[in-house]
Amino acid sequence: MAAEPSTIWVVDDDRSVRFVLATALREAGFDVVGFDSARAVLDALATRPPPRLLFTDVRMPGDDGLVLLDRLKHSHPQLPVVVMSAYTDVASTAGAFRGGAHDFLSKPFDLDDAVALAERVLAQHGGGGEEAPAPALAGQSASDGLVGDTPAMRQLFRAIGRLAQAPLSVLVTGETGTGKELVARALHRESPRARAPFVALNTAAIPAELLESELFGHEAGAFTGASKRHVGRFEQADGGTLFLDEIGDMPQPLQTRLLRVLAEGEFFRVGGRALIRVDVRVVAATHQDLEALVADGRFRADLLHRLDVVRLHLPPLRERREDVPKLAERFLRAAAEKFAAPPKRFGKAALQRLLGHDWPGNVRELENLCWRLAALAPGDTITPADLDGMLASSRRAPVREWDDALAAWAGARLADGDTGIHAEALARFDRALLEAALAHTGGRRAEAAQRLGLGRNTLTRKLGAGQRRE
Ligand SMILES: Nc1ncnc2c1ncn2[C@@H]1O[C@H](COP(=O)(O)OP(=O)(O)OP(=O)(O)O)[C@@H](O)[C@H]1O
Repeated sequence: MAAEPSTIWVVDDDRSVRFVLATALREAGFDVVGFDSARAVLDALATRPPPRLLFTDVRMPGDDGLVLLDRLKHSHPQLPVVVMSAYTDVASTAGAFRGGAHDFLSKPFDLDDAVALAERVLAQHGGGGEEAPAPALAGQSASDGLVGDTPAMRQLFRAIGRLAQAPLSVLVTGETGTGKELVARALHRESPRARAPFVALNTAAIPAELLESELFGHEAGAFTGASKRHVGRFEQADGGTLFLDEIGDMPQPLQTRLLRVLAEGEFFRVGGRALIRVDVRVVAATHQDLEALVADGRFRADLLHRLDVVRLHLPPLRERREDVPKLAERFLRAAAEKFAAPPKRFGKAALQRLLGHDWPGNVRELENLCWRLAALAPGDTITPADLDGMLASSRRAPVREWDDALAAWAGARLADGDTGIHAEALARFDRALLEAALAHTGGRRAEAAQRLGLGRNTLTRKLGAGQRRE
């Protein structure tokens, strides 16, 4: 094959990013040229052949990277462009993909990932055609969008940005309250269907006997009580997106019907004779393990395959605790706007409590808490005392107040006539702390000591004492 190296252009006003990316790409055998602005790229294109791949930053003085992307899509539609940005919200990623970006790289990125991406793109683009950009959408706002800065959320936003353009079915998974509906709304809002309706139906919230007519509608007189024609959610969502929440709760006969409708794109209303044809993108969501339901014979495998063309998973909030402060701030601000009051803020100690909480109800639990605090906390700064009794207990066994348990134990032993229980209580106290710390650190003693605020020798001595006693 051609020995000639591939030319890649890297556009970024930040010299250090330009330098490290260009160096990594050169080390991988690519011929790389750096530019510090969109203008410099357009000037260069007037006098020399285009590269085979271009990486561009978004925020740059002069024309930004998305304007450059737009120009390039007109002048060089075949040229793959990778957009790099530290702003990885859905609006930015979707904006890039809508503009025709080949891919989106979240800053800071791993250099190996960037090189692997370049290799992949150049392997795919032996000169193949680029997809036409989807029509731009006007008036989109990211203000109601998803908050998240953790790698998992950034990856998710990138996937939403990309998927919004494709008419594929998407299955959104994640525990309750993780934001599955918000993801479905973002997929709709950023898609070419944005001007058509987004219709949501919670399968678990509708009695099974009404679900069919809720989905597909019914004609007047179709069943007792059906006095008027009812247009179902599928028809309401024509041209747009139908969000089917809690899909795992759908009764079996309806699963069969849904599968047929998804395959054929047409159906009859209940009691109707006219075939109704709709163009609907289905986004389904579940907090259940659908594979397990399939294995149990409670969910159709073929329906799962049809819904699960692409899967987006929302991690529980306890696995992305770093997002808690930003989410909390957003919710407190929203509450303050609603109450037309100045926003409250979390004090450091209260925030620490939030960061340590397990959030069994995920983002919804945090949102509800913030609304309650906005209404009830007396001061402008929220303190740990304001949180007392407000945090739902986690899914693990609830922790009883240990000093109550200790007092009960001491009372019982004293009642039994035991003496000298102080030393025994201290030893058990130590053992409980040490075991918890060692379990937490996976057996690493130095870290366990540091976490407990003990010297390493003290920990070793206490462990030795505990073992001697056994
Ligand atoms: N990343 C996020 N950024 C901002 N708000 C969020 C985020 N995730 C969830 N929320 C908010 O939390 C609440 C719960 O989200 P949503 O209803 O989308 O969760 P869900 O996973 O669909 O829940 P369920 O499984 O119970 O239906 C909503 O009010 C939503 O606006």
